[in-house]
Amino acid sequence: MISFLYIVNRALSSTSIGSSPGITQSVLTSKMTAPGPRPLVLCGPSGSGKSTLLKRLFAEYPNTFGFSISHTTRKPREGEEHGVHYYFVERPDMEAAIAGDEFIETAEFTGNLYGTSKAAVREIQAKGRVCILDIEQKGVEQIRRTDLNPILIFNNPPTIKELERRLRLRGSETEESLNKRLNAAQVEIDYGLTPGNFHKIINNVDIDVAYQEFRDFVVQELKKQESAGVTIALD
Ligand SMILES: Nc1ncnc2c1ncn2[C@@H]1O[C@H](COP(=O)(O)OP(=O)(O)OP(=O)(O)O)[C@@H](O)[C@H]1O
Repeated sequence: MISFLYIVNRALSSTSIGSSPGITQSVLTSKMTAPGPRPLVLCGPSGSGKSTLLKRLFAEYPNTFGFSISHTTRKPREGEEHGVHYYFVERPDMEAAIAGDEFIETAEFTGNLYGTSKAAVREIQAKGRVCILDIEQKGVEQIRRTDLNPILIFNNPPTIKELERRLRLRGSETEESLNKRLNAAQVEIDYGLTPGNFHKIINNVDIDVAYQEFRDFVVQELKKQESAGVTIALD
């Protein structure tokens, strides 16, 4: 059954106009059971260490995971390819798809829309890979309402002070963007620690301990799915 749905889903995706999954075939694809491994959501305040955990996970399991390709209405930059770096789409098409509930999360930056579509996640699942989603609270709330059945993990920093220290050390922020991130952090933590919102909370104090807990939980979840008949490349 899984392989039948896989083939049908792939066939539908490949008929999408402009090879942009979800934009034209959403009504059909969104009603299907998602094939392949469950997506993995890692959520947590900026600076809590999500990218650090993911980088280690990819290094240890280079063939197991994948990132979905985002959609954007901005024009491609030199060297950027449609379907590789982004799905480059026209604004009216993307707005219609958003209205049609095809996106898990969207954001607008400097006059352009960006977003993660449900179909883009299914593309990764169809390859037998675990789709990683590094998304914010709004995206988590939205994905919970889909049939994508994600594994939800919250990366919890020890304190806001420690977040500030990590972000300052990273050196990536202006004073303004730093304050914005820190101001948002407490609400995100409250949401993350609310029982029932996540399957697993990683208390990210020491990075080595946190990574081990994260990796062990993920591997255990993937093995459960394998036992249930889902094919996952765990290497
Ligand atoms: N447990 C930890 N202890 C100390 N420093 C850490 C820890 N985890 C991550 N860091 C450092 O903190 C900084 C922020 O980590 P990282 O970039 O992984 O956070 P993030 O959650 O992905 O942030 P953003 O959402 O802004 O991308 C990095 O410089 C990283 O090396």
